[in-house]
Amino acid sequence: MILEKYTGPIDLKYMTYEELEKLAEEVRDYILDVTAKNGGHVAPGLGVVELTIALLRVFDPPKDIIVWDIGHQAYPWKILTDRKDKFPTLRQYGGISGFLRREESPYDAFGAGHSSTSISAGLGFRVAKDLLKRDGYVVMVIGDGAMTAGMAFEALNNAGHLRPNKFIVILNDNEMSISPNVGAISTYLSKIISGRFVQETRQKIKRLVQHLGGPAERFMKLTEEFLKGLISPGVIFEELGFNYIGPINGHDLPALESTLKNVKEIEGPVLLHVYTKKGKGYKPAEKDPVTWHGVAPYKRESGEFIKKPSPPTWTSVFGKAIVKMAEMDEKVVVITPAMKEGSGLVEFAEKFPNRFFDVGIAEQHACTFAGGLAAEGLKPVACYYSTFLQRAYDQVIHDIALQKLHVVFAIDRAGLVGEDGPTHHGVFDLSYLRCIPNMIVCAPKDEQELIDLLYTGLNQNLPFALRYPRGPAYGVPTGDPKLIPVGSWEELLEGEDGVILAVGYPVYQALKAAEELKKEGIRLGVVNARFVKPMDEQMLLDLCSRYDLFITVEDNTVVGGFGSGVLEFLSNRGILKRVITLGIPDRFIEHGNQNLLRNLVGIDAEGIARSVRKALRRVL
Ligand SMILES: Cc1ncc(C[n+]2csc(CCOP(=O)(O)OP(=O)(O)O)c2C)c(N)n1
Ligand SMILES: CC(=O)[C@@H](O)[C@H](O)COP(=O)(O)O
Ligand SMILES: [Mg+2]
Repeated sequence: MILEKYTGPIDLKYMTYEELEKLAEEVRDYILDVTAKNGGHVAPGLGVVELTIALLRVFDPPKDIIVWDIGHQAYPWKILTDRKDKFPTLRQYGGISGFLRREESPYDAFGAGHSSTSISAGLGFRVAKDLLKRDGYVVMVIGDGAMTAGMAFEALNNAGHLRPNKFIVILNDNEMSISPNVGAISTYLSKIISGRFVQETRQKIKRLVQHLGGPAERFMKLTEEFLKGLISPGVIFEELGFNYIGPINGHDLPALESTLKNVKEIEGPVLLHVYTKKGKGYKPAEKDPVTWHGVAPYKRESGEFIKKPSPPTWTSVFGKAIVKMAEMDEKVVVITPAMKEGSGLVEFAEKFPNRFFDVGIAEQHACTFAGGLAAEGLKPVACYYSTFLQRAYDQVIHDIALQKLHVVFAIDRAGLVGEDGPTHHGVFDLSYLRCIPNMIVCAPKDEQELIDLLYTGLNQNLPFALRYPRGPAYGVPTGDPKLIPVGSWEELLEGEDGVILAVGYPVYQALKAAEELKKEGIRLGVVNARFVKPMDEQMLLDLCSRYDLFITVEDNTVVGGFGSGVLEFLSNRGILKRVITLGIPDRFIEHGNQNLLRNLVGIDAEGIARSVRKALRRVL
């Protein structure tokens, strides 16, 4: 065993290729052993084991900067740099992150989790190194999916203009985003890999020469071979000012290594196109890289998933509901920025291929595209993860809300998502959406209300944001959709000592807390404050006549969130009440089990009860 021998960074430089091949196998084994227990991103890392080894042999990090895009493929990097021993703690509370973090290791040059940031960050490193007269290369590894985002092209555009030396972008092309990659650029890259690009271009030249005829044909015939030689498969990158090299096989270690060594000597920015297989070395992942992109714990030998009985997820309830809504209303169309599976849209895409748009990792475009669809009279449902909607903030304001366009934002993964951690927690949306004029912002307490709110959103005419969490819902029975009056709250329980105003996931937790506290003689009211904007002002005024203690609960930051909205309302009317705002504190929350994190920040039943006892000075 080669891995076993090492405690710190592994010195790969003096190993033979035979040893390196053995090491690659061990790294794959180790990734599978750990992810089988912890879950995580499996297929992306398995695809870049040889690339990681080659980078570590040819470059000298941390002096040379290696920036991995997203970081979900960086497990081999973690193992082979300095986290081999900590790797079993992957994605667990207190353990190492599933993405890249500067505070975790000097080898993680730049933190990531969201896509397409590597070239911009790398260019920053390059310019800073040059100005500070520091030596070293800057290498960025970006996937073909991440390369579909505008941000990557903004960076290429800038780099092509600055033309830095010792600046190498490695395009790790496995023809997959999470789903099979989409879009014209992806088609172009596939043509390069398959050799079709050069063939087709040569055919075009041939046809042109034949078409010209006469002396022109004779002249062109003379230059035909010369022209063919000029065609670089990576012409798009060449035109952007990069030296294009490739495509090369990213699993052929000697070839990778010698190419990287040569590339080091090239003047100006380089784009090295490497093709790899997502899931390489593990049959189930090679066969189904979509499922194995990121997984829950599984049985290592068979690749079967370890399923615990639990209610359907919020995502799957949404997925079924959106199909139903589309059957009822032919104007309903759906947009996803590269999150078809995660957003529960597989069935919709199959049933309504002409009304389904996977636009690639392009959150900004997705939003404005939805705006155009709405302006012409369709009913777009723009499906985002809460954390990725952050990318499209200006578009939500400028393109949708300002123009009062009827776009429904279906915002999944709101609240604490769990093991993906701070890059992925969706804990800002209530704050950043609540402050936008014309927006309706709501969250369902359970799956039936999710269906009802979606239906309501589609049957009104303002921008409508509906957010719901990751993971299993509450398991309540579901039926036909009903309209819910916009801005209406629901009083679920009457009390005497105070009232809990809860939004979304915490509503049932508040009910549970109230039940617990009742046993201790504390009688609390509970309100389902499903609309964060507009709030049910009438009900709030009525509650003010009955209660002195208000406890707001949300799975959003307490800064500027629902609780702040309640405080603003009371303060603006000169109403003096005691208000305790529970939610995500003003700091980034680590990765870890979702329910553990909810408990730690105090938004589950136990946490709510704890805060109420404290407020009523009955700390047990
Ligand atoms: C801004 C943003 N949008 C969406 C995602 C979700 N996401 C994570 S990985 C991924 C696919 C990336 O594909 P690629 O870059 O080709 O990497 P691969 O997994 O194929 O190695 C997506 C869409 C994200 N992390 N960031
Ligand atoms: C890397 C990335 O951004 C996605 O793969 C994300 O981790 C998916 O999260 P879910 O597991 O919640 O779909
Ligand atoms: Mg890819």
